[in-house]
Amino acid sequence: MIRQRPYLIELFVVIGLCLAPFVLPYLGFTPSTINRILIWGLLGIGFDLLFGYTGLLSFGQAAFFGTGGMFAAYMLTETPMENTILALFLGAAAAGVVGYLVGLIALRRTGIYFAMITVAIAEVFFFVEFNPLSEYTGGENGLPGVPTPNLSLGFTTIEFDSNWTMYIFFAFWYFVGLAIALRIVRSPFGLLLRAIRDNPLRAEALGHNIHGYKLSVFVIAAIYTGFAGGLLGMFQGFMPPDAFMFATSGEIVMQTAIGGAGTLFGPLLGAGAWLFMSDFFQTTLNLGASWKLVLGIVFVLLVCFLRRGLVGAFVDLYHLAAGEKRKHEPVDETTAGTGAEVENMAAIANRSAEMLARKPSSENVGAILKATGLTKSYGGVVANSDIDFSVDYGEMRGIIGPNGAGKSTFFKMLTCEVSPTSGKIVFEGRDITGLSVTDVCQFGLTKSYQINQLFERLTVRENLSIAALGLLRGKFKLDLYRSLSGVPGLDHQVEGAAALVNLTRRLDTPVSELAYGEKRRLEIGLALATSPSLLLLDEPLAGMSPQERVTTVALLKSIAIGRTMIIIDHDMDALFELVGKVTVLQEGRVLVEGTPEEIKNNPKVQEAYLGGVDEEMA
Ligand SMILES: Nc1ncnc2c1ncn2[C@@H]1O[C@H](COP(=O)(O)OP(=O)(O)OP(=O)(O)O)[C@@H](O)[C@H]1O
Repeated sequence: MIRQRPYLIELFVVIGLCLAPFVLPYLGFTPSTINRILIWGLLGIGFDLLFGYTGLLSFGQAAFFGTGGMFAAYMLTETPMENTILALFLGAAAAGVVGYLVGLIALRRTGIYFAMITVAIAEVFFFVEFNPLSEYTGGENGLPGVPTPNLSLGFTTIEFDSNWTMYIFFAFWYFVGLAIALRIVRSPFGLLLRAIRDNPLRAEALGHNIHGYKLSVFVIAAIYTGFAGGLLGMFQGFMPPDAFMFATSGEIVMQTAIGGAGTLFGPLLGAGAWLFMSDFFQTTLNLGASWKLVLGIVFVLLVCFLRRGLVGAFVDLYHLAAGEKRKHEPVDETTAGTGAEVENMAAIANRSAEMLARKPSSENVGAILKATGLTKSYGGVVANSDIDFSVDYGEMRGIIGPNGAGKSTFFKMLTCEVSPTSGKIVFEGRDITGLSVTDVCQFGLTKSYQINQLFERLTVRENLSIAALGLLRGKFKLDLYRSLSGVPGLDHQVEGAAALVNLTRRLDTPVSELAYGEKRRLEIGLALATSPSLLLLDEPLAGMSPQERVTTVALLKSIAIGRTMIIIDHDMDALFELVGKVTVLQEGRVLVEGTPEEIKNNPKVQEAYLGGVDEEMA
């Protein structure tokens, strides 16, 4: 179970916010700068959820900052509404609606294309604010006369009309925003955001609707940004049109980079550094127009030398001061594969296999998977041609063939990673041809990859949790407020999968610190944690040392009990030891099928494929 000290961070933040007005002025921060830092810090929390946690770099946050700010300002200046808090929420909601619509378009693409679309859309908003909607937004003059924040208690109204009273108002909302964001990042939803950041394709293949999660976090970020826009209008007494400008979007990216992405606090620290330096260069050093040049140079230096931002630097300093070294749990690879270890492992795995199995169905007889006429062409290259293939419940099937025979493409079609050019795939009586890899995983068909597809920045436990959450929560769930430890059955599933692949001792180790053999086992563990009815293993022994192969073959044998599996591997000895039946592919077609003995002795097979390994097979 992932254990956290509840509310410790929140407590430190409250203390920090209470002390800030007494400490920061002595460091040269004006009250106005401190309030601006809080507004940017709040905006930055949403942006960090989007960029730092989900890996979606948006250069279009200005659209939501302006929308939220203008909407709240309009309500307060052009309508009878006097309730500033209600106006803030309405502005945030308007930004959320706009965020949803923009997200629908922008999230159709990834990477640099996503970033470019957000820039373009923000520019459209800028134009719309200045021209067609200038009657409502004030055009280049903005909206003047925005009241300072107030809180109506019925019998009296509290006015936050001075710098320090406004600080109380802003600090309260910053804290609320941070507390909500902390809950989000600790939730299953939050873990899936990090899964998408690290390896979106694997997250999708583990049964998660990653588009739904990306769209949700895009809207959440827009809501935070819109709320912060509303605060800006109240703080300045007018809503400036430059909230919509590209510079706003650029600054939040830079502030987050300076402070440290994926930390939630980074944008606040980044905003502090950025605004303090702006003030310092302009007013104290009187640099005139060249202040931006100096600020730019400082930004480049900070980003180059503090690659994890200010928060990362503070964490490193803390570890240095505490004299701590990272704990590397020694891995005794030499003992892996010894008889006793393998026996012990098999016993644990047998028990865990029972724990992880999907409910046995009364119809678990006959074919679990049937492919007919399966063909895949890439332009002129025919990777698979007219394959008829059937696997029964409880069967352990091997697939062999020389390099380029079409084995991996065949697996990709079965798991619906690629659509067949023609043919049909029926899994457990359901036609799955052309469905998504996510749906197929949800139905109980998944695979482990030839090249590891792990979530490298996360721990083994988090990796297995991502896989198990697809089974336990379905494709999509907006459980922003639930803690990971509150997901029924998660620990059971994760610990069961870890035991199956002998990684129990490594549950809290980051994947980046695992040995290669352990990563291969985790790759299989991810597939197992989804409790598949049919498990495909694409070269599970690839790249392993002889000793690791012995351990992994023993693992695969124990995993196979009560499961249906199809394995591709080039290690004939290991494969023939594991499976009951072998299908041989050649040039994208099925050449022959039979027991390992029949395949070994088949002259066509020997002639066509195994000439080079005859001796090995003899
Ligand atoms: N995305 C693609 N675009 C074009 N050709 C492809 C693509 N994927 C596979 N191929 C071609 O299809 C054929 C079968 O490739 P595939 O990777 O399925 O073979 P394989 O049996 O798994 O090989 P290996 O044992 O080396 O992994 C090869 O000629 C390959 O070049």
